[in-house]
Order: sequence, then structure tokens, then C-alpha cells
Amino acid sequence: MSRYLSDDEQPPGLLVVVAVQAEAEAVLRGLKDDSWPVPVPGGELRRSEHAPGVPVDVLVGGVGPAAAAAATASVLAAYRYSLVVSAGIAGGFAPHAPIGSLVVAQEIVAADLGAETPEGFQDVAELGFGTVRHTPPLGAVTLASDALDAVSGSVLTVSTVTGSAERAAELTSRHPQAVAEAMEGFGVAEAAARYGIPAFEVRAVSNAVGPRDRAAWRIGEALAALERAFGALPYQELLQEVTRG
Ligand SMILES: O=C(O)c1cccc(C(=O)CC[C@H]2O[C@@H](n3cnc4c(=O)[nH]cnc43)[C@H](O)[C@@H]2O)c1
Repeated sequence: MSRYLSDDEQPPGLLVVVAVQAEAEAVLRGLKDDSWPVPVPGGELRRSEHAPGVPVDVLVGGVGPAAAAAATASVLAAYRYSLVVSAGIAGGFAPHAPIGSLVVAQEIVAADLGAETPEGFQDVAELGFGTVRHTPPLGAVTLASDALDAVSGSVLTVSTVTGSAERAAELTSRHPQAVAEAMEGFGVAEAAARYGIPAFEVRAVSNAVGPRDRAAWRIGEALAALERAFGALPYQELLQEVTRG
């Protein structure tokens, strides 16, 4: 008997979108990796049922907002979900999010989507062209932050990794609630919004946002934190929270 009902019959669950295979493996270890492959346009995702009746799908979407948006949208065209989660490693803004800590986004912000003007950077919302932020369901943010003992705040999506103290200061002056920087969250959230599905972002900090120092990276520590996160998330409560009317 199939443990996984057809898509029409099963309750829609969570889609977790990561950038690279190493992050997917950390998430699947957290889910006690009893997953199996499911075809999606362009490849496959891994499907598991971590909690009874709560399917969790894990997709490797690629690095950066465009790749993440395209990959997420192609899966949402094929399968139904109640929550879409952008997950992976991230840079943390000191002192809020030290290396090895977990972060949950209260808002997902496109931090470099806009224009340089004589008055300084203006984002596309300020220019009147669109949106630069998505707000995850507050109840889900609270549930996850409490369960993970995570820092919550603004998680910035950039297309260019910050590499100087000056750039980090610019970002925190524009986004005083910024706790982390990554490259996929806004793309994932944009795709989810096209399907009317709430988005969520959880990150494990691998490095400090600021001067480029790859020797200071702690990717292994961050991947271990990511594994812990996906072993500790209250999946059934999260789904109840986001599907409550
Ligand atoms: O070459 C560098 O100096 C460098 C510094 C930080 C990050 C990178 C990446 O290529 C990371 C891309 C990948 O990891 C996520 N990530 C992790 N730390 C950060 C960060 O500080 N800022 C932005 N993204 C980060 C990101 O989501 C990507 O998936 C290279």
C-alpha cells in the first residue's frame, strides 16, 4: 500500500526549497530521511512524511532568487502545498545572529531590487513598480521560533553577497530588523504568492555578513543546525496554523 496518496487525496503539506544538494541532505537527515523521489519538471524532489499525514517535499532549486523562483513555480504548477519554505545557510548580522544560530523570517525582503538614484538606493516599491517584501504568517513564525529557539527578524534576499562592513552597514540602516542575508527567500516567496500560498524562511547561520572572509565560514556547523531545525519543527501545528480559516 502506498504510503503516499495521490496528489488529489493527500492533504497538501510543506514544500521546502533549498539552494544546493548539501542543504537538501541536511534537511532530509532532520526529517529522518525515509524519503523517496518524485518527478518534477526538470528533475525530481524528495518526498517524506515526517509527521503522520504531513507530507514534506524537499526541492533543490539552485542559488539566487531567479533560480529559486523558477524552480519553486515549476513545482507549484504540479503539486498542491499549504506552506512553502525557503531554507538553507545564511549570513548573520552581528550581534543578532551568530554563526551556528537559527533564524526565522518575520519578513522576507528583496534588499537590492531597485535603483541607485541621486538620493541613494530606492527599492522597486519606493519607485512604484512592485513589492520587495513578503510577510510569513505570524502564528507560524512564533511556533517555529519558539520550537527552534531561533532569532526572528527580517531576512534579506540579495543577488550579490555582502563583502564589506560598509555594505553591511548600508543594509542594516535600511533594514534595522535585519538578522540574516541569503539569496533565495524572496524568489521562493514570490513564486508562492503567485499561487496564493504562504511562504516562510528558516536559515542556519554559516558566516557573518560583512568583510569577505571565507576562512571564517562554518558551513558544517550551519548544516548541522539546519538538520536540527528540520528535526524539531512542529509540522502538524504549523500546517494547522496556516490552514486555519
Ligand atoms: O565568496 C564569498 O565570499 C561568499 C560569501 C558568502 C556567501 C557566498 C555564497 O556564494 C553563498 C551562496 C549560498 O549560501 C547562502 N549564503 C550563505 N551565506 C550568505 C551570505 O552571507 N550572504 C548571502 N547568501 C549567503 C545563499 O543563500 C546561497 O544559497 C560566497
